[in-house]
Amino acid sequence: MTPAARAAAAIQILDAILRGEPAEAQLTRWARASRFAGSGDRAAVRDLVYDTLRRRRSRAALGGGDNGRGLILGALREAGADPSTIFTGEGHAPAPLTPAEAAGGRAPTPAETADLPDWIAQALSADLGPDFPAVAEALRDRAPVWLRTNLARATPESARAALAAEGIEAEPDPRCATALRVTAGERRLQSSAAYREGLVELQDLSPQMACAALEVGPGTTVLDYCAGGGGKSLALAAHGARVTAWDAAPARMRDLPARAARAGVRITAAGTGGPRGQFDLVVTDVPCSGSGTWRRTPDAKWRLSPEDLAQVTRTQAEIVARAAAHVRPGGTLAYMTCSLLARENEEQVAGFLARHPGFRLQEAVTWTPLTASDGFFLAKLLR
Ligand SMILES: C[S@@+](CC[C@H](N)C(=O)[O-])C[C@H]1O[C@@H](n2cnc3c(N)ncnc32)[C@H](O)[C@@H]1O
Repeated sequence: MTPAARAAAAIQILDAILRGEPAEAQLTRWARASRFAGSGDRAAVRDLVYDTLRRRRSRAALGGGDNGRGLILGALREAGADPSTIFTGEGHAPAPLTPAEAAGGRAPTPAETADLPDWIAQALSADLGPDFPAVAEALRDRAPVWLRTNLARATPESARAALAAEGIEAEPDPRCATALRVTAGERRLQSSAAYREGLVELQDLSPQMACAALEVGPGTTVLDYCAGGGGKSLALAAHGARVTAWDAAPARMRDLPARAARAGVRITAAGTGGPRGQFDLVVTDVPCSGSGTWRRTPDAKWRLSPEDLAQVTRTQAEIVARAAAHVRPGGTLAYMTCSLLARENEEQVAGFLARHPGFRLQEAVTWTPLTASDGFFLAKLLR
C-alpha cells in the first residue's frame, strides 16, 4: 500500500471508532477485509490510527475537523508534511482537500494540547499537581514495550541472551530486577521461542514494581480476586507464592491455565462457587478507568463519561469490601488500579478504611510515566 492508501484506510477506521466502535475491533475488521494489506501495511495503519487517537484534540484543531479526514490532515500538518501529496484522489488515496479543508485548521489551544477531555484534565490536574503537564504529555506518546523475566524459567541475563539470538534487543532497568525494556525487534516478540517457552511475559514496568512491592515468597498464600488474564497471578506465582485465582467473569481467566503451563508455575482456580477461606495476601486489581494506560488504549479516554467513572468507583468499593473477608488476621489486602485518578485510588482507600476499622494503611504508591512507565496505584492494607 502507498502512504496515501494507508492514510485513506486510517481515515475510514478512525471514522468508525469515532462512531463508538472499540479501536481494536475496528482494526481487526479492516485487516480481515483487506487481504491486500501486508504485515507492514497493517502495522503502519495501526500506528497511524493509535498515534492519532492519542492526540485527537490537538490534531482535530490542526486539521480543522474531528473526523477521519480532519484528524489525518492534522497529523500531516503536525509532522510538517505537505497534505496535497497524500490527499491526491488518485488510486486508493483520499479525495483531494476541499478549499475549506485546505484553508481550515489552527494551532491547538493549551487545553487542546493536553489531548484529554476537559473534565478529566481538571481532575488529573488537581490529583497530580505539578506533575500533571508532564504526565499528560507522556500519555500523548506511544508506550514502551516492557517484559517481565519469568524467574521460574530464566534469569534476566539468560532471557536477554535468548531474545538477542532471535533479533530482539532488551535492556535491564535498575528500578526492577525482573524488568526488561524492548529496544529493537518488538514485532518479532510474540513468535519468538523466548516468549513461547515462557522465559518472558509481556508486563509493563509499573505493575512489575507493584508486584515486587508485595514481597511474596515461597509458601505465601495469595488470592488474586480479580485475576482476569492472570498478569498479577503469574508474577506472584513466579516468586513462589501459592496463588488461587478468581474472577467474577470466569471467561476472562480462559487463557490462564495455558499461560501458567508456559510459565512453569501452578495457579489454582477458585472454582465456580467462588473463593473460600483466608489468605496471607488478597490482591484486588480492580476494574478501573484505565487512565494510567491510555497511551495503550487511547480510544478509552474519549469514551469515558463521568457516569462511567462513578459506576466503576462503586464497583471498586463493592469488590474490595467482599475481598477483605478473605484476608487472614495479620495478612495484607493489596488494592491496585491502573488509574491516576484519586477518586479511584486514595479516595477509594480512605473510604474503605473508614468502613473497615480492622485494617490500616501500610503504604500507598502511585507510579507514573515520570517515575516508572504506565500510571499504576498500589495500597497495602494490613489486617
Ligand atoms: C483490571 S482487570 C484485572 C487484570 C488482571 N489482574 C491482570 O493482571 O491481567 C479487572 C478484573 O476484575 C474483574 N471483576 C469485575 N467485577 C468483579 C467482581 N465483582 N469480583 C471479582 N472480579 C471482578 C473483571 O472481570 C476483570 O477481569
